[in-house]
Amino acid sequence: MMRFDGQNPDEIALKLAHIAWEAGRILRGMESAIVDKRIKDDGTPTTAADLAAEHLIIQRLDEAWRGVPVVAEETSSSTQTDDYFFLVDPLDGTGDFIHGTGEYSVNIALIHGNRPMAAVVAAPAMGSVWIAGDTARKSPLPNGLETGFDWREARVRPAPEKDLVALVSRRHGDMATETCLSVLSIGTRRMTSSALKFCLIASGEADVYVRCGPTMEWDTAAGDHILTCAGGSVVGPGGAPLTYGHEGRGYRNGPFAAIGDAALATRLDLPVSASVA
Ligand SMILES: Nc1ncnc2c1ncn2[C@@H]1O[C@H](COP(=O)(O)O)[C@@H](OP(=O)(O)O)[C@H]1O
Ligand SMILES: [Mg+2]
Repeated sequence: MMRFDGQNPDEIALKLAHIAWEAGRILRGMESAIVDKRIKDDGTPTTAADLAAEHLIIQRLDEAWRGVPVVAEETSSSTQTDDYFFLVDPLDGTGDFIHGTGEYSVNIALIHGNRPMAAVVAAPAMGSVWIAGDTARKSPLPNGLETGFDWREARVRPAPEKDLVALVSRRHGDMATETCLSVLSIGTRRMTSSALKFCLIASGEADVYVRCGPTMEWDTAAGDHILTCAGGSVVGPGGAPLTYGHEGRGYRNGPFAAIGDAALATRLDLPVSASVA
């Protein structure tokens, strides 16, 4: 099995950015041609664009790191994890892709053990990309790879005393999330789809994202790593970081909070989920 010992996580993340850029080009090209939407067993939609982007990403990952398992949204049931494996969401925010808001992302994370070590989140229609290996960086998405990226460090901001900026899912809200948020002095609620929520906190544009409803590991792993490297954290009930590779529970996450400022963690009280406790 291909190993990553000795490889620089920031260089792995850069390679992931190139792959996400290519997947993004496919998705942009298919934005106006969604003909075959299908609703999956969990009630979320999928399209030919999800499949086309996933196919490309799996191919590119295999060319770069042959033999490393890839757990991807559309084909996760056919893969077994290993010490190293990739978590891939080729199109996170499919609902927004279909509705044309542009708030969708390509998420790829390399997991070692049970935590991410390199990751990319690209938002093709918004023209931005975030990566993290040891450090978190953001760049505009270039028109062509030869133009190059323009990486700047991404850093969280200290939480203001009041008027926090909270990011909430545009399509998947629930009462438990609202209860959790109600103890914080939220000034602005901003509806945002996909893993962009982690990235906006990583860039100091928001403070908190609480999610008690269902999500999958490929929805969170890349954003988790980017936010963590930018100085923030993603924690479950009890304050421990999320862990990845839980094949036995179908790669489902429990409730979590993504925060820029660690001081917010003590004010949050997430419910414990029976299915992932
Ligand atoms: N009932 C459910 N079961 C599992 N995951 C769900 C779900 N409802 C929503 N999600 C997850 O929430 C993601 C969208 O998050 P958001 O609402 O923050 O944009 C979806 O990503 P996909 O669009 O990649 O399927 C999906 O993985
Ligand atoms: Mg997703």
